[in-house]
Amino acid sequence: MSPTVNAPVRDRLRVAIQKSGRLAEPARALLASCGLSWRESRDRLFCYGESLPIDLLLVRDDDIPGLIADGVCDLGVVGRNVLQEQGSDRAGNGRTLAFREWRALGFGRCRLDIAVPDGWDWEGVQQLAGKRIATSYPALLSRWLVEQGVDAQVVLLSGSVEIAPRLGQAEAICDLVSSGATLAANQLKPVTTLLESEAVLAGPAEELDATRGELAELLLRRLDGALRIRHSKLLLFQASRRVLPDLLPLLPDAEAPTVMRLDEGDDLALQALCHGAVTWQRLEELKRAGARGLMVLPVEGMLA
Ligand SMILES: Nc1ncnc2c1ncn2[C@@H]1O[C@H](COP(=O)(O)OP(=O)(O)OP(=O)(O)O)[C@@H](O)[C@H]1O
Ligand SMILES: O=P(O)(O)OC[C@H]1O[C@H](OP(=O)(O)OP(=O)(O)O)[C@H](O)[C@@H]1O
Ligand SMILES: [Mg+2]
Repeated sequence: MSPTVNAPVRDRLRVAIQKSGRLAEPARALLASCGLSWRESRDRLFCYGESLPIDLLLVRDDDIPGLIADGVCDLGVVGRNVLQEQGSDRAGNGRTLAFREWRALGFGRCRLDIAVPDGWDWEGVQQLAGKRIATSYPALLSRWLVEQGVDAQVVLLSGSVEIAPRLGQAEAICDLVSSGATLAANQLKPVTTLLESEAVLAGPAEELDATRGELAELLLRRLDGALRIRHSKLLLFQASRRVLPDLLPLLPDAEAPTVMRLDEGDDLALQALCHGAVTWQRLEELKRAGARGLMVLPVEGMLA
């Protein structure tokens, strides 16, 4: 990492998140679930950490990798698409990779796809040779074209990329796709994927200094716990020992259950941490297989 020249040494950790947009609320909610709370500045650009010395900087998502590279902030929540685009761009310009993905966060999922007009009979990437491809991700697209051995022209647009073929600016596009509704509305179809994206926690490629490193470690431990239990439920039930072979296959997403003997007989009390959805249907199947007194509890926290 190349710290800003003459930047004062900070003993608080600074995390950049999107000020407004798709990742803003989920990023804040995830950090809050790690026990962080803040006092917001009047201009709503900075949040001072109250429960821990971990502050938030509220910015445009495109600025986050650069802020980490410059040492203005330590960590950031940003789409993998943005992080990798800026990483590829820096690599292409011979600059060091000052930031990297620390954790995948499981929200803001989308793909960076090539899409072509509905009318095309798609036969493979060679069909893009000699064509113009509109995108806001020139570095990722250029790198991919080289990897594929396809010679095509990259047309840089900062937004509304899907409309480019209709305006005659390009024959194909390379843009983010989630539901596919925007492509469909523009008579385009996705044909291949360059990148599977989601929100990630980005950090410097090199280690932080001791104080901020310890804070980052603490945050990561809490984050890992929060991510692990996000969709988890604790399942409590009773069953006779002899039906366990029928019950356990119904809990493939559960960690090894804790088993307690209820009396001298065969009756057991079990608790299992399930990482998948515990639906009514699943509870009914467990009941049919011999489980009794089924109870599903939310998991508020977990520290491995
Ligand atoms: N349709 C989508 N579905 C899911 N995630 C998406 C979708 N479109 C974008 N994303 C993800 O959300 C991130 C932020 O998207 P958003 O549209 O809020 O960005 P933006 O307009 O560039 O915001 P900013 O004003 O901060 O620059 C994207 O970089 C991407 O990782
Ligand atoms: O596959 P879909 O579910 O239709 O989502 C894809 C669209 O979502 C994003 O745009 P967004 O809605 O954020 O608008 P913007 O590009 O103008 O910010 C992206 O740039 C695509 O245009
Ligand atoms: Mg942006």
